[in-house]
Amino acid sequence: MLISSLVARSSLVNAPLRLSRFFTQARRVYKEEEPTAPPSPTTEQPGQKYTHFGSKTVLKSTKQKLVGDVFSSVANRYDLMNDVMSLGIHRLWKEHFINKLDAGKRPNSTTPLNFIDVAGGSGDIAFGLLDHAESKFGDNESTMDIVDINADMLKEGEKRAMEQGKYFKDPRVRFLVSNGEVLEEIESDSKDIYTVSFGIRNFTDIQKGLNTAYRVLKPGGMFYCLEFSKIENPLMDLAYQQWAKVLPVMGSMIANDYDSYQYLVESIERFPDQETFKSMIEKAGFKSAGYESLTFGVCAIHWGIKV
Ligand SMILES: COc1cc(O)cc(C/C=C(\C)CC/C=C(\C)CC/C=C(\C)CC/C=C(\C)CC/C=C(\C)CCC=C(C)C)c1O
Ligand SMILES: C[S@@+](CC[C@H](N)C(=O)[O-])C[C@H]1O[C@@H](n2cnc3c(N)ncnc32)[C@H](O)[C@@H]1O
Repeated sequence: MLISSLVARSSLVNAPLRLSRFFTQARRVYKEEEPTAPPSPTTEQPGQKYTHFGSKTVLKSTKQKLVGDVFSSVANRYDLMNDVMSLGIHRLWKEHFINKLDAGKRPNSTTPLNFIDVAGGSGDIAFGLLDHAESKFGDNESTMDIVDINADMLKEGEKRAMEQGKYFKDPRVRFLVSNGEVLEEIESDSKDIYTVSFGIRNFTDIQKGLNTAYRVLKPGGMFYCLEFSKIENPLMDLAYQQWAKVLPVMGSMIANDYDSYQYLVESIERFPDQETFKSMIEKAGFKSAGYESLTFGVCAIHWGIKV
């Protein structure tokens, strides 16, 4: 009922143009199915020339630019679109992620923590982690590196810090434009907590990103990832698939950007399932890897420890 009424409502606005564009786009995407299936994150070999960009096969060397264009395009409507697409549920996922990690310098400790939030863009997770550390443990000393490959997304994060009057030009908080697959500015064995939220799915080489996460963490450091995953229940998956069809139409109507949200849906489809991603985390060297599925598996929290 909810989804059909949503679709009905969406067709009330500029119906002829919008919907014909929707079906044209749908045909275009499927018509342009690539001749050969792009490698999956677990089958990709070093030196492989091609990779996937959503459901398309592209030269590996072009994916970073294509992803960069997507996030430069969505940056200024990022928060609004997240609330619309998930009906606000993304906030619950992030709150649960932060509470489950429960990180912060404990009152009886003299050593602040070093956090890094990779693909941190809007600052959602980074600011939430610092707020949690302060409100629960009175920790106002731990440091945070917010790293993102896209300067436009980081600008949204800095804008939020300035507007909220917290963490802007704060010596504890750095905003760094850097590639999460390399993190060349980040010393090895230097971070206590590495988080990545709805970001690693967009990396050109996910395994390389996991290996880099392992490198920058101290022994005993925690890897925590919030990412879309696989819905286990077939009925729920069916309902999700209907909902997912509406997302690019929302992107077109609200952000005038159909393609970026078509990429979002396709990139979710392409991302490994819970067990496969857990095995990739273990392949990077992490121990005690595990996961928790959220909202029937729409997304999942994965973790691992560097011992
Ligand atoms: C280009 O890449 C992106 C662009 C962007 O602007 C944002 C992101 C990151 C995206 C998010 C943080 C949230 C995106 C939201 C979705 C993909 C939709 C998630 C879907 C749901 C929460 C509902 C799923 C529906 C079902 C499982 C069917 C069962 C019904 C329910 C669970 C009841 C609730 C129903 C609804 C909420 C419809 C980005 O990467
Ligand atoms: C959907 S946003 C997630 C933002 C934030 N973490 C959140 O949870 O809302 C995905 C982010 O990943 C960033 N990203 C994509 N590829 C990246 C890479 N290779 N290195 C660092 N950031 C990357 C994008 O620029 C974008 O800001």
